[in-house]
Amino acid sequence: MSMIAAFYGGKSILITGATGFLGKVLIEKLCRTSPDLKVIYILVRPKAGHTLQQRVSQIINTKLFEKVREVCPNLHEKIRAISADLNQNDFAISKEDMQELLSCTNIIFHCAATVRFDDHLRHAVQLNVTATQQLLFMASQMPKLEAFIHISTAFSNCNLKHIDEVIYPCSVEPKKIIDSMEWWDDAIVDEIAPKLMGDWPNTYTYTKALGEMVVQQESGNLNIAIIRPSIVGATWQEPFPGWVDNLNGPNGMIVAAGRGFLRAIRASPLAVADLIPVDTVINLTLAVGWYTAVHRPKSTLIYHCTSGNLNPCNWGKMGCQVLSTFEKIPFEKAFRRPHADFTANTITVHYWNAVSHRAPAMIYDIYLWLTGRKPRMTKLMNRLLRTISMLEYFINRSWEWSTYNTEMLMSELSPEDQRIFNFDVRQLNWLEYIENYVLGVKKYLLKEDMAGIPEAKQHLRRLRNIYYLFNTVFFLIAWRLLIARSQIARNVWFFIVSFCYKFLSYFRASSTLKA
Ligand SMILES: CCCCCCCCCCCCCCCCCCCC(=O)SCCNC(=O)CCNC(=O)[C@H](O)C(C)(C)COP(=O)(O)OP(=O)(O)OC[C@H]1O[C@@H](n2cnc3c(N)ncnc32)[C@H](O)[C@@H]1OP(=O)(O)O
Ligand SMILES: NC(=O)C1=CN([C@@H]2O[C@H](COP(=O)(O)OP(=O)(O)OC[C@H]3O[C@@H](n4cnc5c(N)ncnc54)[C@H](OP(=O)(O)O)[C@@H]3O)[C@@H](O)[C@H]2O)C=CC1
Repeated sequence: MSMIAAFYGGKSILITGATGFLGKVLIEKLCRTSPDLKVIYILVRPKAGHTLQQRVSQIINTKLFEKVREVCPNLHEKIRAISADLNQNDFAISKEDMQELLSCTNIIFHCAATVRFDDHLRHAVQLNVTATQQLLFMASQMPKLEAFIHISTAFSNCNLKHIDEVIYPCSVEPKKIIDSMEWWDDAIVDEIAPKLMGDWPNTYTYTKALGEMVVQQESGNLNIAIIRPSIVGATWQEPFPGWVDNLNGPNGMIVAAGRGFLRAIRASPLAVADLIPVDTVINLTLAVGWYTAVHRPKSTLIYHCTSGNLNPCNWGKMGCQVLSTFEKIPFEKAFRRPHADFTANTITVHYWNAVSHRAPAMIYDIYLWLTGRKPRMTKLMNRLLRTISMLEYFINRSWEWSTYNTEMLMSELSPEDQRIFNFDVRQLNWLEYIENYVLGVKKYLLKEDMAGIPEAKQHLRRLRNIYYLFNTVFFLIAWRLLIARSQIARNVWFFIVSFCYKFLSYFRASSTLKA
């Protein structure tokens, strides 16, 4: 019998960020392994045109929940959506709902966050810091609460190279920042943001670091743990390999590379690609929830959910495997044939951006314009290059994360729990994982049918022929213009022609002699 699965039986669990990437996998695994849990409260913000129930149905009627619908036919009843906006005071939760949450909740998983790198500091502070503070305040009023699990990121201290499972202080106290946000106007926030952020590369990582400080400072008597995943990727094993549903992190890059938009990137091929499958993160999260509630460690434990020090893979290896998977299972409607150049050289990057990215986009836009359609490729390319410029920080550096607590927890689990809640990333076969990842992007994110593969291959062959034809025509025109304008080019041309002529004459003469 799994101790972890049994622990969640009969429990009332509160999840924030349940409609997000990690949240969905968390609900799925919880309901599949502990179908006898009492209820999962999910804080969902209302979205225009969708009732809360519609938002829940949209999630649990997807393929991700196929298996769990069999194990837990009354899934709808287990999930209770509560209207809440984490940007509002008291999360804009009704009095009755708040009463129920305060009196019933046993475990909290706090996943909600803004993960955008370019969010305005005010908004990032509101969601990643102030909302965490408010949730902790709510937690402190819950008599039945056994554990509060906060999901942070391994990059909350990305300004350091070696990161231990401890909280590193930021120079300005989060409480001061929260207070100041109330009276600073946007112009002041914009001016002060770079000074506050120091060597953090974006508002996301900075506010996640502040969020951790808040957790430490406001923990009171609560049983708290923090989980720090690195770059979260598609599922490795459960409920099936390759599931992914958004364009964040590597996903958007895989789409852009597979469709032939992205053909070169500023990346260090030898830098560690610290990816971690989403099901691994969720298995660790559930194990941490159990351990924190049952063993009640004296201090807040931090768990690194990373792959680099246990089973490293680098960006070069990952890029090659992504590319070789495209050969077997290409994406449909490619703009150009997939290709990948990794370079750390700035001049080469500018060259590739001009030749491989912007120029083809402009040529295609001219073609669209000539055929009476609206040019759109240059705009798309600019957006892609902007996105890449934000990710570059993470693909040109390596970090070392210690994983003592995570390894300690692994050794605390029974063999059955180690199997059911497996977070041992040493067992991951990268080549197989990446192939399934690319396949998952095609099937679950782009919703492409596998039956379309022959047509996609045919399309790539056409693109290759267009490429050869274009290059030949381009070369001939360039050469013709050069000959017309330059004596040196003419001399080179006559030299090549006479050399070829002499070479051919020699062969003809020698073959006549042999005969
Ligand atoms: C050369 C060949 C390469 C071969 C491939 C090999 C793979 C290498 C992969 C390398 C990737 C490295 C990734 C490192 C990531 C480190 C992450 C740190 C981990 C974390 O803790 S946080 C989680 C990660 N968070 C994110 O990734 C968020 C990043 N996103 C943003 O900050 C914003 O979305 C962004 C990028 C600033 C864009 O903002 P904006 O321009 O305002 O656009 P929108 O978000 O409103 O979206 C508009 C439109 O664009 C689509 N979109 C969004 N993101 C992408 C994307 N990455 N790729 C493609 N398209 C994207 C979005 O869906 C919207 O489409 P519409 O049709 O709705 O308009
Ligand atoms: N994905 C990754 O690579 C990594 C993620 N993490 C961490 O994991 C956690 C989950 O990330 P992920 O699932 O990828 O993020 P997503 O962007 O997929 O999900 C974010 C969730 O937060 C919710 N949310 C955002 N704003 C509000 C609000 N005002 N009120 C209520 N809910 C809100 C979203 O709801 P809605 O559906 O309404 O938008 C959504 O459910 C985050 O804490 C993140 O920092 C850490 C490392 C890497």
